[in-house]
Amino acid sequence: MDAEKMDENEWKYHGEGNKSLVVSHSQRCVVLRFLKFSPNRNKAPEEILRHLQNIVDFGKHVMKQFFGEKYVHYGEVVQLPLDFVKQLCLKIQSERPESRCDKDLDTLSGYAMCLPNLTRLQTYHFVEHRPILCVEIKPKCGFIPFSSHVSQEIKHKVCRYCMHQHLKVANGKWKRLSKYCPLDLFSGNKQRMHFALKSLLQEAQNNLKIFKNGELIYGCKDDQDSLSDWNELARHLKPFFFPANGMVNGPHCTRTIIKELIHVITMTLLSSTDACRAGNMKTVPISRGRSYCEASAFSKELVRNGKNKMESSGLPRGCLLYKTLQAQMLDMLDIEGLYPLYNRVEQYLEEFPEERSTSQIDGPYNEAFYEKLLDLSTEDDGTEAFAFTKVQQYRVAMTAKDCSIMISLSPCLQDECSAQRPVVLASKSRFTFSVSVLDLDLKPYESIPHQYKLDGKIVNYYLKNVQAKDDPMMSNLFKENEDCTLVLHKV
Ligand SMILES: O=P(O)(O)O[C@@H]1[C@@H](OP(=O)(O)O)[C@H](OP(=O)(O)O)[C@H](O)[C@H](OP(=O)(O)O)[C@H]1OP(=O)(O)O
Ligand SMILES: Nc1ncnc2c1ncn2[C@@H]1O[C@H](COP(=O)(O)OP(=O)(O)OP(=O)(O)O)[C@@H](O)[C@H]1O
Repeated sequence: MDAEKMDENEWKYHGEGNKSLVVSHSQRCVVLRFLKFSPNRNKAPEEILRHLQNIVDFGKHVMKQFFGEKYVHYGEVVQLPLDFVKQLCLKIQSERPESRCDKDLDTLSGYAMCLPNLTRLQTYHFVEHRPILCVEIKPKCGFIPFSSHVSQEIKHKVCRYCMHQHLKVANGKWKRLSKYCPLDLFSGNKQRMHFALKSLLQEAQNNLKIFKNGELIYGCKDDQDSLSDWNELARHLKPFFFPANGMVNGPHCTRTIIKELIHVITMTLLSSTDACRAGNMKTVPISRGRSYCEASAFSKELVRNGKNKMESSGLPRGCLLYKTLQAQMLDMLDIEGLYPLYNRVEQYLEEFPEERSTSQIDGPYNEAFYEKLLDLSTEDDGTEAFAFTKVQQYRVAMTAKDCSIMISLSPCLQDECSAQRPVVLASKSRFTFSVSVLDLDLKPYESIPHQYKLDGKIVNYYLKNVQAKDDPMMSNLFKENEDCTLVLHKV
């Protein structure tokens, strides 16, 4: 990128989360990702540079090992003219959702990350001008804690996402409860995955977005403003799935197209397109936790239909969902088991502040940092070393619980498909595809006390306001399923 020739008119607003804002280039397949801060909380440029470099290093040396080379795009840090950043900030301000404007884009440091635009990225970087469809999913935590430190039985039955939904609706973050349950998506069972994806399409919240040729066509623009008209979505998707245009319009057509989309997403999510280092190591123990969540609408429906056997096919070892789940499961102790260890680290650092840098809490996130993550012992020997390792593993797990998966699909003809390019088939069309993972910023050490408090809030709210009102017959029916285990392949 030529910093001298930066022109804000070539960039447009693309999207943002809680911590960063992304703009995309109108011609080239790249994005710039800027940090955001609360007003008057701007940091020194050197600090921002270090923070961004840490993000890149963490992707390059740590997450790439967990997910595999092809799935992770860590990008690079770029320095931009301050004038360009200021003009860009003014240009995009009106497009930002109101709910995200509590934080401002960093216009003072001039640093940002430059990444491939994953909504337009073509498989194997071919410069092509064919249409491209992209589905972004933020799957959240896909397992139920199995740790013996968990103090409330409900946490062994209902997943955090499903419990958190109730608190979010009560707080006004979302208007309606979602029927999506991450355990269904991570089950590897096609029927359950279909249900999970359909639920995401019904209530996207911040867990699903769909882009066509790089433009958002479905999902949340803002908490108040979500694009969720299935007929409109089907209209966008029709040329991708029924290129010959042989179908009539109407609700039947919409349903058929949505089904095709769900099928294709499921197949790409189950595909294994990359190997990774961590895949050959014993990173995750076979879980003793459940493979389903009692609150999932799918589970409830099964029980209602008199079926009490929950299918859990397990995920193929090489697929991105499997790898995401493995990284998430580095949280072996649950926040309840981790919090006392965090306090041990805190006490130690108070006594020996100089140890903060040797412990790599604030980086560098290099090969040595990765190696230390591989110690999976859960036996606490009372040492600081044990506490440090578990704290760092927890931070990595939290990162994997909050990352997003991006699936890009490009239509191809039968004779175009080669052995190197993965292909997914729909009824009347075929696509080359790529799967990537994004938002792999290591969660801050300082957020651990917040996690601990939030966990308590989520569980207490659920126990008081939801479970107490639940049909007791339902929980009796579930008891028959209780010894169901999460089946993971041994690595
Ligand atoms: O705690 P959660 O599960 O609500 O996750 C937060 C996300 O909320 P969600 O539930 O996905 O709507 C939250 O997403 P939103 O801002 O709500 O879109 C952030 O991703 C937040 O991460 P960070 O503090 O910006 O690094 C996330 O915080 P972390 O817990 O990952 O730190
Ligand atoms: N490389 C990329 N290519 C295309 N789009 C991207 C890319 N990186 C981010 N985005 C888009 O920008 C949005 C915000 O980015 P990101 O999730 O990294 O923000 P964040 O503030 O770190 O998120 P969070 O709220 O989880 O902390 C994403 O949801 C995605 O739609």
